Amino acid sequence: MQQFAFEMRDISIRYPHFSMENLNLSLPKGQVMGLVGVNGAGKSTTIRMLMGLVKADAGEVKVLGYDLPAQQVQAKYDIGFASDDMRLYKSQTLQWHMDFIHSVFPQFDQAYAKELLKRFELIGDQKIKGLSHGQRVKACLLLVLARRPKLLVLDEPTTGLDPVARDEVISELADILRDDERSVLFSSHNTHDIEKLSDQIAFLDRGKLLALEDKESYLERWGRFRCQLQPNASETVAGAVSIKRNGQLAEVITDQCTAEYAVELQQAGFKVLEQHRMSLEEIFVANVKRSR
Ligand SMILES: Nc1ncnc2c1ncn2[C@@H]1O[C@H](COP(=O)(O)OP(=O)(O)OP(=O)(O)O)[C@@H](O)[C@H]1O
Repeated sequence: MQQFAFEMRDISIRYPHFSMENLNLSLPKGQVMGLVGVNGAGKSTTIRMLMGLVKADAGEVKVLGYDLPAQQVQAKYDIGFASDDMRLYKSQTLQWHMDFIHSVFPQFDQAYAKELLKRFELIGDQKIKGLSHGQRVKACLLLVLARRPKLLVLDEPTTGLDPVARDEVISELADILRDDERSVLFSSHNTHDIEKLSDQIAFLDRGKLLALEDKESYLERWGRFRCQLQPNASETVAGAVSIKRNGQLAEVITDQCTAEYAVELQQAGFKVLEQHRMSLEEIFVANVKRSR
């Protein structure tokens, strides 16, 4: 049985001012992957290749067992794609869109769509032009989710939402995704959203994959230590991603945090005063700084 929702093998793509070389990225079925990266890191390019919208210069893309872009028509029946530039017919109602999508995708689940209407506090009879930006994002998500796609691809779905609307969308998604068996790829530069929703983290920077890992173990292996420098303190410590010195104090960030790491610091002349776990946002910044 095929175990991946998608597989990208040795992907290369070149634009005049951007290149991605030998990218390998795959998502086991049933998992939620958060794709993180700064502006221009290559997130949308990666997603466009997965959707068959852009062809890689080299490498292989398989989505739900189909070769992309050659078999994109078959693949798209089982892929739900939502991005912030998705267009709806402004003069039609949300219910019209639900009926239209049902006519194209017979598996569109009307009962589930009605449930989502309630959860997202939307009104089916309302015309799209009367919806706020946040309501439009929710409407797009509803239309995609009710198709019950095997793979859901969300490209920055919360862009442009105010913090309250974003929290509502993310909380709903967290519930919905937990309920279901579907595989999800979710891109964002908002690390809080990624931290909340993902099982796996994929970090892209300048077309390179800096990390691809289970979220929990990824968060666990990063740590920040506030230390007092001893007279014998060495210049460097094994496993340190960065060391910031300020007089007799130092802040050490590591991506190899284990129970023994504090002892290693101690032996290197760094007396540990405090140890902190890092948020994905802090890790994101430290990781990008290190790679540059
Ligand atoms: N069709 C294209 N022609 C030329 N360059 C392109 C094209 N598409 C993307 N690029 C370049 O590839 C790089 C990656 O763009 P991409 O949209 O994938 O980044 P992103 O991580 O999604 O960024 P953002 O967070 O800003 O949306 C950028 O430098 C962009 O200018």
